[in-house]
Amino acid sequence: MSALCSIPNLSDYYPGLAWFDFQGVTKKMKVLVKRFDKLFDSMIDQRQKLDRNGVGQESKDFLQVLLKLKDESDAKMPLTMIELKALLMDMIVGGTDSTSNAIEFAMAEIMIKPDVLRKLQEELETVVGKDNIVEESHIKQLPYLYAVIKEILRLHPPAPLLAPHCPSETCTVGGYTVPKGSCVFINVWAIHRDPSIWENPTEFRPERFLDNKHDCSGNDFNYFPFGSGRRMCAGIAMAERMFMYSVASLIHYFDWKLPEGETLDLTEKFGIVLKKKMPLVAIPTPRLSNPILYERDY
Ligand code: HEM
Repeated sequence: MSALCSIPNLSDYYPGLAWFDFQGVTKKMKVLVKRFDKLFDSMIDQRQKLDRNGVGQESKDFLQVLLKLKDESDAKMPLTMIELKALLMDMIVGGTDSTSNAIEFAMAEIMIKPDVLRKLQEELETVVGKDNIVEESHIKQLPYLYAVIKEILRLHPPAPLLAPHCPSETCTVGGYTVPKGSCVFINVWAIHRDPSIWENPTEFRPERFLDNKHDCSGNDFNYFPFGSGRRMCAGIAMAERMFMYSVASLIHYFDWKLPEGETLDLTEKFGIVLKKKMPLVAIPTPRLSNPILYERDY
């Protein structure tokens, strides 16, 4: 879905040709949307069945909350099934590729910096312990991991041009007139590597974030991997947690090495979502003291 979204589509540049759908983008998108719709229908059906049987009432998941909102909605605050499904689609499109690519870049950068890996494992051993699994509650106590995550989002922002924006009024930015209705891309990738802002900008150095001078709140126009303003990432709280939790778990549970004779290539492939050009292949070796810990369902 995100690959299709990022294809430069002739129909966008020449709307008169949209009817022909020369590249077949609209056709492919319609097929995908139908597949997702079916998937959502079955998820919603399953959830409603469980709710009717009173299963899982003690803790509410996101879908349960949305279904409740829909049932309670009225003319003033309507939430239709189509809007509910659109929210689920937003979460999938916005939240899957972005996070998984960030994790892949994080693992690749960490694997080529043994001192970073060692510091992360030391922090995790102190906070979590080698005979213990990573819990969400540990996340706030891992400042070095947080700095690593921020440095990954600086060097390899998963949405390097943010999302396309469109001014509702003509405005002037930095002396340039931006006409109403134009399509504006913000090159956050370049801002994050601007040598007038960052010392040795291409160097992976998590320490630069240890003083907490830069955060991801969107108020700092030198560093905003989640965008800024009212259309900034809607999933930032979840994204930060998921990203940190996943990297913490991978690093704490395993040592990592490359397959024999392989070298690590960090080349990026540009698109709406930034990806690694060559997928990372890495071999894990368990490192926790108790093998039983690997048999748990996570
Ligand atoms: C590392 C992970 C993530 C990064 C770096 C990221 C980054 C971004 C960026 C840059 C934007 C566009 C903001 C703008 O143009 O100003 C965005 C939008 C969005 N993101 Fe994320 N995102 C991540 C994960 C997630 C997750 C996990 C979710 C949901 C579960 C999510 C949901 C959304 C949604 C719904 C929007 C559209 C917001 C709107 O248009 O109002 N994102 N994200």
